Amino acid sequence: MTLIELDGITKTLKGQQKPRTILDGVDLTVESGQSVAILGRSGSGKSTLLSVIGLFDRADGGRYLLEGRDITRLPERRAAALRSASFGFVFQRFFLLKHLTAAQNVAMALVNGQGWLPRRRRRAKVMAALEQVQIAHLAKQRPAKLSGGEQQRVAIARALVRDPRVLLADEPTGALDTETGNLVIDALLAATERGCGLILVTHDRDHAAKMARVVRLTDGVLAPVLPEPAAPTVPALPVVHS
Ligand SMILES: Nc1ncnc2c1ncn2[C@@H]1O[C@H](COP(=O)(O)OP(=O)(O)OP(=O)(O)O)[C@@H](O)[C@H]1O
Repeated sequence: MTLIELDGITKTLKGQQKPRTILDGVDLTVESGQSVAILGRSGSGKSTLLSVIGLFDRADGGRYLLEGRDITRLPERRAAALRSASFGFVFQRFFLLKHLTAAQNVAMALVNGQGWLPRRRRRAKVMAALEQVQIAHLAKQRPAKLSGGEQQRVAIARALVRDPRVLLADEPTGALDTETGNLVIDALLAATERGCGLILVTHDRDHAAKMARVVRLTDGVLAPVLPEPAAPTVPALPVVHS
């Protein structure tokens, strides 16, 4: 099923100086369970594009379909409801509340998005989300006791707990070392196995290469990045029998 379809999306930022077109006709399709990496130099507009997809910001032109529904000009209140129902967000900074445990941080997403669920149901959802990212055993820990990678996995569990259709991850490994970053990428990819779409903004080519598709944002448009050609294989020497 097609989750996201962007068709000629444009966005011009009107700063203090002259207006600057950041998105200049972006086309992008994301299927359910598909992962897409977005590369691009700093300032190319990757975060702006993610904000448009996640309905934090609106495009000036083009067409945006979410699960086949045209949401290009959805009124703000309905966009806000759709944002919390359909998207999970993961950022470079974890934004965990330090006085709450891991489980309580994850539960906050349920309270904000869906009102109060019955306590037992809420607890089951929180534990399932923590299990998805393999940190259920850390449910009662506060962020200060967790490593950076564990804190980011709490943030991913918080994004997953409402069963989003699409995960939007903006440089989620930016503050982590390579090994920890790999664990976080694996946790994000695991969500796609359950049908969630994943859009990852990253500067890390190795992480990008783990996604099903890689695109690059250049001059306001997306273009596919082709996989690196495989190294030429050395032909085997003929076996000479004496
Ligand atoms: N609210 C805003 N008003 C004016 N200019 C903005 C605003 N938000 C972003 N910009 C500018 O728009 C451009 C694109 O920013 P954006 O953050 O989308 O790029 P990016 O590719 O995500 O960069 P990075 O890789 O450094 O995070 C930048 O030049 C930025 O300074």
